[in-house]
Amino acid sequence: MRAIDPDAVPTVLVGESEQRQALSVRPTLASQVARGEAQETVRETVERMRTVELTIAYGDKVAVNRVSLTVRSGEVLALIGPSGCGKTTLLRSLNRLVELTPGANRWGTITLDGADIYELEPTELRRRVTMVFQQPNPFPFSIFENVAYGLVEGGRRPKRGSELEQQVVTALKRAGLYEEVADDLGHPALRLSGGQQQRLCIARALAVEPEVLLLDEPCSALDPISTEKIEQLMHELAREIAVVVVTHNLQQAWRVADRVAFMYLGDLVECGPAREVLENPQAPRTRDYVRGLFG
Ligand SMILES: Nc1ncnc2c1ncn2[C@@H]1O[C@H](COP(=O)(O)OP(=O)(O)OP(=O)(O)O)[C@@H](O)[C@H]1O
Repeated sequence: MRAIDPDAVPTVLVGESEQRQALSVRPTLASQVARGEAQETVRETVERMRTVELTIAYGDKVAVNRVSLTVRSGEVLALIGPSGCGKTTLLRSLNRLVELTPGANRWGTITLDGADIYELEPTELRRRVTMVFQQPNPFPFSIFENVAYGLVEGGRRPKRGSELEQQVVTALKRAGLYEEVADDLGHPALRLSGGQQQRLCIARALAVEPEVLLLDEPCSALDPISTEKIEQLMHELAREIAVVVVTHNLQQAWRVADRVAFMYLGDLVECGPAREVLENPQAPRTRDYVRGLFG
């Protein structure tokens, strides 16, 4: 257990990498490119969120240590690192879910489009920065009701039924699920496959038109085909919004991420373009991790 040391200097190479990334371009999904199904494209990224010297502790246990990081639309950012390094805590801090954990404390700042997220209403923040969890968690209602609930919860329920229907269909299409369920939107959500349930949860999250989508190991409970669909989806969604994914799977980071942040014992050790961090890491810790010397 480490005590909070406000003067501690974390091992961060982030400044240099972040600067390089400021002129960032985005490759298409690596696996697609490898299969020749897509051309490498360049895409502009826009900063949406920024953490500055963010520290999160549970009691006297520091989970995230003075992390400074940007989150940008136009790209997928993958948070990687060994178990317990603070990935989920960092992710949950971005929409203030972490403050719901008793004993959690925060130092440092987090902004969304330049505004301190602690000055925003938590409900409004969580509409703009939505989260999808490791285990698919649809409600025990129909497919339609699950997505419509997202709109109600996010305060975005339209007045007219046809508008609601349109918004539900749009969210299901964006989540890549509509084609599979269009025949029966009244079908119980819990009777869908695990992968379909997860895409339904993504549709529910997208219904409120977030600016940032947070995904906490979204494929860890899924089969390879469902995993590929969700990875493809992350890639497509990143055209419009910022996508941040926690993964302990380096292959997944390689397939989906444009930028990778490697964490170790709460520190952000290295952050930069996915290929640089995964193929040619600068920090010895990152190198050992991507070479599989520890996990
Ligand atoms: N509610 C909590 N109370 C106390 N300590 C916690 C709590 N949640 C997490 N921690 C501790 O904070 C540290 C970071 O945990 P976190 O779950 O963020 O890491 P992680 O990298 O996401 O791990 P994993 O890959 O295993 O999910 C760990 O040491 C963990 O034990």
